[in-house]
Amino acid sequence: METIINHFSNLSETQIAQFSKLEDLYKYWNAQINVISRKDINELYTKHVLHSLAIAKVQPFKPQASILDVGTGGGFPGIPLAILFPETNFYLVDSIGKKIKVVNEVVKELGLKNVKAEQIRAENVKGEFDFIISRAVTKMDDFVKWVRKKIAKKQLHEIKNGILYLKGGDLTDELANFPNATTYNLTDFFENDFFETKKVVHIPLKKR
Ligand SMILES: C[S@@+](CC[C@H](N)C(=O)[O-])C[C@H]1O[C@@H](n2cnc3c(N)ncnc32)[C@H](O)[C@@H]1O
Repeated sequence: METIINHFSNLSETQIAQFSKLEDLYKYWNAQINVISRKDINELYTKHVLHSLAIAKVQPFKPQASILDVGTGGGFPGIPLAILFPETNFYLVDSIGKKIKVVNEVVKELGLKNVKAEQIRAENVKGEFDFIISRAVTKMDDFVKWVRKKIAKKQLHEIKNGILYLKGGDLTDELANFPNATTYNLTDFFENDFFETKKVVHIPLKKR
């Protein structure tokens, strides 16, 4: 929890309380429905919460923006970002209903009013979003096919509307078809060894 406060100044008391509650909530729910690898649960704040918040270091979201988290699982990266940006609208989707149940329970316990979570496949999501965020769901070629028609035309942010994807390792092959992709190394933001190979990939997409 300390690590979150150190990297994100100006958190309100409500936000600090919400971030602090995550550990107990995920320990409780993960014992019933597996949404986080059991070996990672003790490092929730680094490996899941701070990792999710790396997206905010690349692009802080505007209050009126709408963000789609595809394959959110237990709520990553969507829930930590929804706490950080309480006036931005987040739509968290996953194809597995019991994962969405965990997300809805956590959202209810935290009192988050800016999150809607639903069991639906990414390909079937309707609507338009400023950014599509994700972590550990599928290869970029497939991901882009799922989401490319869901990008809002109006530009609210400094970087162009599109995908912000948390990826690890060597991305040369995976991003070969996306010459306009920008990768941001997470070691530029966070000093922990865990982030050594981790990146945020931004792919701008235009509505067609
Ligand atoms: C490895 S988990 C990652 C979960 C979460 N993003 C995280 O990083 O903790 C991948 C998730 O993507 C979901 N998923 C896979 N294909 C999907 C699709 N077509 N539409 C929606 N969700 C999908 C799976 O159900 C699973 O929960």
